[in-house]
Amino acid sequence: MTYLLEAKDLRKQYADKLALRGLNLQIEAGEVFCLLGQNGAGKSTTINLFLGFIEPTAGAAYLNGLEVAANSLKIKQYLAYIPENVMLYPHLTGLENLALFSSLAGFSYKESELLAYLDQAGLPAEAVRRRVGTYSKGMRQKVGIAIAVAKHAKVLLLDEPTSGLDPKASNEFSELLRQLSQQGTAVFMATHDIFRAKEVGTRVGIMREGELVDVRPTAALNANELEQLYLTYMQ
Ligand SMILES: Nc1ncnc2c1ncn2[C@@H]1O[C@H](COP(=O)(O)OP(=O)(O)OP(=O)(O)O)[C@@H](O)[C@H]1O
Repeated sequence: MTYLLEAKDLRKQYADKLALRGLNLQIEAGEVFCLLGQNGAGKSTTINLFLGFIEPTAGAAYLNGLEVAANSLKIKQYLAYIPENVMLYPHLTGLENLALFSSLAGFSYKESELLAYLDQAGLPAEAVRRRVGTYSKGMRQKVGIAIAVAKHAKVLLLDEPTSGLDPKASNEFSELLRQLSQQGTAVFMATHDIFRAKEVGTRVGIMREGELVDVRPTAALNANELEQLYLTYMQ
């Protein structure tokens, strides 16, 4: 079986810091895997290895069966990345940003199709033709989701995507992730939000000092139990 995301004994040593200590993980289509862990636990390092932004010290990351380090350009067609602050061109409108990023991914859409993607992602119609420099953080996240959907990304990597969003925007974001996973996208999300992880995740992992110390299906725990489990590991 080809997993959409896989880590095999994945390690990352920075100069004097072992940030990731032999991660083993498989994620299938339709899964939403939420990674919890304190500041410095190694969550962003894991995401950056899956993105090919950094090279592993040992082991390998795979995306749709391709080793990331050896296929750093090819894997880009399969993935979309949503960091805490989605990087868009501030002088272009949301519509223009979507047109640009989807054309870079090899898709050429009619304006009506682009508008439909933005609408599906929940961007208010009044914002579509406004410069992105005037957008709220939540609006930029929505354009990020529209880009992910328009490029038919098989894998969505998210690094604390809901931090700083208001509860309504955060809720809408969770709903979009759920829809994407139902369509077969694999979602990997680093987050500090235990409640959100329980709500949107199918599995949750707890990382401590570069080690994945526990993985559970979220259906097996309620939010309080998950919080207790997390706190137990952080003691
Ligand atoms: N470029 C780097 N050079 C040296 N050390 C680094 C580098 N990047 C990260 N680290 C260290 O590696 C460890 C893991 O960092 P990482 O950013 O992966 O943690 P994180 O779980 O994402 O934290 P946060 O929740 O604060 O985003 C930390 O100790 C961090 O200081």
